[in-house]
Amino acid sequence: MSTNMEWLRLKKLGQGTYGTVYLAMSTFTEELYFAVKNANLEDSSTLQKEMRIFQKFRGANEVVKCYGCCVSNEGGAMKYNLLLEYAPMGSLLNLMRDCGGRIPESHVRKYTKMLLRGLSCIDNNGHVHCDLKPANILVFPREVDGLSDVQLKIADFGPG
Ligand SMILES: Nc1ncnc2c1ncn2[C@@H]1O[C@H](COP(=O)(O)OP(=O)(O)OP(=O)(O)O)[C@@H](O)[C@H]1O
Repeated sequence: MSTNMEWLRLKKLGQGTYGTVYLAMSTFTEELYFAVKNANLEDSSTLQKEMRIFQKFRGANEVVKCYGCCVSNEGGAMKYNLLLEYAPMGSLLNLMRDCGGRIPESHVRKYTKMLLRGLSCIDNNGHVHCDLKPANILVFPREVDGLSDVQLKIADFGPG
């Protein structure tokens, strides 16, 4: 699958083993911001595999959304781009650090349920996440009954 969309890279969010992640702004989708995992096309087999895995979990609320992929020409260098839902609150690791490693028990219960739902969806689709850790669980803001809350989503499906 490939997606043709106009987008602008804004800043680097981080560096993984298989690609560099950037914040990007879309002029095409209703989601204004998204994350782009970018690698040289010739070194992108892991990202391409990750894209195929993400497709299996479309619609799952506890897995980071993938909007598609595209190839771009950056000054003559062909790049593969995996387009992902942007997590403005970072990862669960950030959240744990922010509260000094002491997440209230009621939150732990809620987060555990979310992660188990995500893992169940992954399992039901015949896949195993081989690198589940706080840094690979992204945090999204949401509202529940008018109160601010968070939604955890599982990310990073390469190369397992
Ligand atoms: N959708 C996203 N929204 C916001 N930040 C993201 C998103 N995806 C990845 N990042 C951030 O980008 C950085 C690199 O992520 P990536 O998943 O490529 O690698 P990693 O998990 O850090 O390392 P590795 O893939 O080597 O295990 C991390 O800091 C991660 O939190």
